[in-house]
Amino acid sequence: MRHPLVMGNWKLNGNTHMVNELIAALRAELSTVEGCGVAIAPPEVYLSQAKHALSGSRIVLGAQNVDSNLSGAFTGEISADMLKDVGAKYIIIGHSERRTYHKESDELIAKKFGVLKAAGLTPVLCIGETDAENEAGQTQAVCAKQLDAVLSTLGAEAFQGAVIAYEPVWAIGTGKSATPAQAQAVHKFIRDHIAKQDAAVAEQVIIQYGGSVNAANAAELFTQPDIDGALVGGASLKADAFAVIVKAAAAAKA
Ligand SMILES: O=C(CO)COP(=O)(O)O
Repeated sequence: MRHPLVMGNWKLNGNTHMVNELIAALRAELSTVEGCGVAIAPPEVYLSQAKHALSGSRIVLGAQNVDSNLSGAFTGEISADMLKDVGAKYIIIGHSERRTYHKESDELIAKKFGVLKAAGLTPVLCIGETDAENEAGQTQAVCAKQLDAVLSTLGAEAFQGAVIAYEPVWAIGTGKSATPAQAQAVHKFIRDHIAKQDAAVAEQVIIQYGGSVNAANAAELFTQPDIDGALVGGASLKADAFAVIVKAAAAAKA
C-alpha cells in the first residue's frame, strides 16, 4: 500500500524570517494530519535553519538539487553527503527548470540519482514533456526516455523507495494544471513502464503530480489511482494552501 507524499518545492524564494514564519505556520496547520507524508525543500542555504525549525514535527526536510560529484574542486556545488549531514531526505533532481536553465542531461540526472541512492537519500525524479512535445503527441516517448536514463544505468530496483514527479512543463507555474484524467493516463504509463522490468517496484513507487497544483484542484487530482500526492511550487509558499493540499491527499488516500 502506497502512502501519498506532498512536497513543497520553494524554488528560489525565501529569507531567514520567511523560513521561520512559514514553517511555524505549517506546523500549526498540519499537526493533526495523518496518512500523508509531508516534505519541504527550501533553498540550500536555509536547510540547517529549516531543520532546526522542523525539529519534533512530522514534516521532512528535502532539497532542490544535488551535485553528481561527492567532493573536491567543484565550486558552488553541494554533495549528497552534505545534504544528508544537514538532515535532508527527499532530494529533487531533474526539475525542468534545471534541465532548461542549467542544461542538465538525462545522463547527468541518472548519475545524481545513483549518488543519492548510494548516500541513502531519496531521489524525487522530475520528468515531463514540454508544450510542443505534448502537442506533437510525444508525452509518453519523452517520459519513457527520461525514465530509461535511470533504468538502463541503475536498473528498476533503483526505484525501490524512490519518488517520481510527473511535471508537464506546460503546467509549471502557468495556472494550467493537467486534468486529473490527463495526469492519471501518464502516471499509469510511467508505472507500467517500470512494471515491464519489475512489477513489485512499480507498484510501490510514489508518483507525484506537479504543475499548478493548488488548494482548489488538488482533491480531484488525488482521486486518481496512480496519483500519489503532489510536488507543489507556488502554493507551497502559503501555509494555508499547502495544508489544504496535504489534507486533500490524506483524505483521498485514506
Ligand atoms: O515546478 C513545480 C514543482 O516542482 C510546480 O510549480 P507550480 O506549482 O508553481 O506550478
